[in-house]
Order: sequence, then structure tokens, then C-alpha cells
Amino acid sequence: MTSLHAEVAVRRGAFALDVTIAAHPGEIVGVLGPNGAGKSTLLAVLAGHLVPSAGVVRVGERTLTAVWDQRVESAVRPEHRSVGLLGQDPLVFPHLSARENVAFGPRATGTSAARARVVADEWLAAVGLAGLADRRPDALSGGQRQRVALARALAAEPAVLLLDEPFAQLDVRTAAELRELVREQVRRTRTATVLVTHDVLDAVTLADRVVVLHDGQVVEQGRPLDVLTDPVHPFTAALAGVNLVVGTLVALPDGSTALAGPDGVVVPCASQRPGGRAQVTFSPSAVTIGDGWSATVVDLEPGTTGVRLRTSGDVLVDLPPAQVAQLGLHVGAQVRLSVPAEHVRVRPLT
Ligand SMILES: Nc1ncnc2c1ncn2[C@@H]1O[C@H](COP(=O)(O)OP(=O)(O)OP(=O)(O)O)[C@@H](O)[C@H]1O
Repeated sequence: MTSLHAEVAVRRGAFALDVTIAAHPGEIVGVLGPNGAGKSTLLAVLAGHLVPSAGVVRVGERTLTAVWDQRVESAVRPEHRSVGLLGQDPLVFPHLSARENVAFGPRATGTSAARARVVADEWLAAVGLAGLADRRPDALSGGQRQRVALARALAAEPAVLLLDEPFAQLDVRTAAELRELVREQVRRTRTATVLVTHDVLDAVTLADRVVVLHDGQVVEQGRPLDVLTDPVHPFTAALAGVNLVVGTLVALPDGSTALAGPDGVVVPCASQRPGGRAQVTFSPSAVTIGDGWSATVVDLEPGTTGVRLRTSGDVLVDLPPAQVAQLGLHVGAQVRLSVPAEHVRVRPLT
């Protein structure tokens, strides 16, 4: 039962990563971010595949990586770090049975063949593959192979588990089952876990905490619920399916304050004074159609509750299909939009 603590700086040409991350025993920390944010670079440092420009990686009392003033003081090799990895493609040996694959870790640390077999069978039962121990990977489904890979990673009793989009190749149902299994096993074994993902479902169903990376920097972090209901960064807002508009606080003729955003977007900011800049967030389902600012429909797509419109100013609007039909909405249509003040979260920008 050990914690992970890492402070990592990497310089790769123009790209700079500066991240501090920690995971407690049994905790799953989700790392989210757009392409190129630095997620894989961070994982590579934690796994020991990349020596950072500066920083430290500690697991419990052990220092796995330490680089200061361009001196590498410690760089434990990947196979000696006690760090397990589960990626998109199951890491399994094709020529070994499921049992032999899972027994590999215990065998490598000196466990007898007989004992490693028992441990492997226990793990295969824990991941729901009790009857399939003798099968080779090519006689298993993708989801089953990923279960073998999970059992294999955990049978080695790693201090830290790194998950790199482990459900990305699986169908929706299998992914949901695997998420549940990962959560259960991480909790049971109290393994500190870092989960890199693009998928908001992973964040909300698995992560205890999320860290959002952008351009190599942590732009926000916290409990998934908090981060996704009140996102600070446009990437997180898009992930959460929430509108985020940045603009200037202005006085309206009726004396109230509103945020004036790009493309004529006007959003009420009741509690604010005019002057200065702010950002507002609001749900696409909170936007009403009929009066307010003038916008153009840019595209329409099926939404989770009806039809989702993207409008000029990058504002998303969710409407029931009947309303879309009634109003005859189409790409290029002009609409008037408004958001009731009570649905708007305002964050002044300094
Ligand atoms: N071997 C390398 N040499 C130089 N630069 C690299 C190397 N690998 C990645 N980079 C750069 O480092 C930055 C971060 O890349 P990284 O792969 O860590 O991002 P990511 O968040 O994992 O992206 P994705 O979601 O697309 O996998 C990018 O600008 C990338 O071009």
C-alpha cells in the first residue's frame, strides 16, 4: 500500500511539460487532456521509459526517478519500478496461455512455478476468466484479452498501476464491465492508479480525482463532479458538454450586467458589476430560443436528449426534435437565443 508522488518537467523542443501529480493507495487519478497535451509523456516518465529534464518520481519511500540540475541521481529501470501498465492493446504474450501470461509476473519475482500457477488461477477467477486459463490470447475475445492483461498487471503486485486508454478498443458493454472490474480490483488491492483518457465516461465512472492537462500544464483538477459541473478550461467544458464563453462585463439599458461575448453572444451576469473580463458556463439545455441575441445555426446533430445545434459564437443548444421541426431549423437559419440568469455560472477573470 504505497502512494505515488511525482513532480516532472520535460523539455522536448518547443514542448514543455510541468506537472505535479499524486495518487494515494486505492485512488484512481484521471489525467485528461487534448491531443498533444503531454499525457503520454507523463506516463512515459512514470513508467521509467523517459528520463525527465528535471523532477522526481517517488513510490512510497522509494525514489524511482530523480533529476536535478541536469544530473540524473536516480533512474530505476522500467522492469524494476513495480509499476504496472495496462494500455489500449492488451500486453499479453501470444504464445502463452492465459494462465502462463498471468503467472509471468510472480515467476519473474522468484515465486515457484506451482505457487505462480495458483496465484494466476486466483487472478483469472477474479477477472471472470476461471474456465479459460488454458486458452491462448488468439482464442479469446478482445475484452477477455484485456482481462488477462489486467490480471497479469495486477498479479505482479505493482505499487502503481498506469492505465493508458485501456477501454478505447472495446465495445460499450465490454468497456463498462472492464471499468467496473478495474475499479473493484484497484480498491481491493489498494493500488495507486493513474488513468490517462480522452473519455469523459472513464473520468466520471472511475476517477476519484481528475487532472486536466493542456499544453503540458495542469489547467484544472479536482473531483470529477466539481470539475465537470464548473469547468474552467475550454477543453474541460467541451468534454463536459457545457458552453463556456469568455467576454467583457457590460451594463445593459435596463441597468443589469451581462457578458458580451464573441459573435454578439449576450449572457446575463446578475451578480456582477460592469467592467473587466469574465467567463460564463451554462448547459446547452438551458438555452432558450425565441428572443435574445441573434445567432446563425452552424450545424445540427443528434444529441443525447434531442437535437444539438451548434450556433455562431460556438454556443451549443439542445432542443426537443419537435421544436426543431416546428421552427424549421436548418444550417444557416437565423435564431434568437437567451439563457436565464439562474442557469449561468460566472467566473471573473483577472
Ligand atoms: N519522441 C518525441 N520527441 C519530441 N517530441 C515529442 C516526442 N513525443 C511526443 N512529443 C511531443 O510532445 C508533446 C506531447 O505529446 P504527448 O504524446 O505526450 O501528448 P498526449 O497528451 O499523450 O497526446 P495524445 O492524446 O495525442 O496521445 C507533443 O507536442 C508531441 O509532439
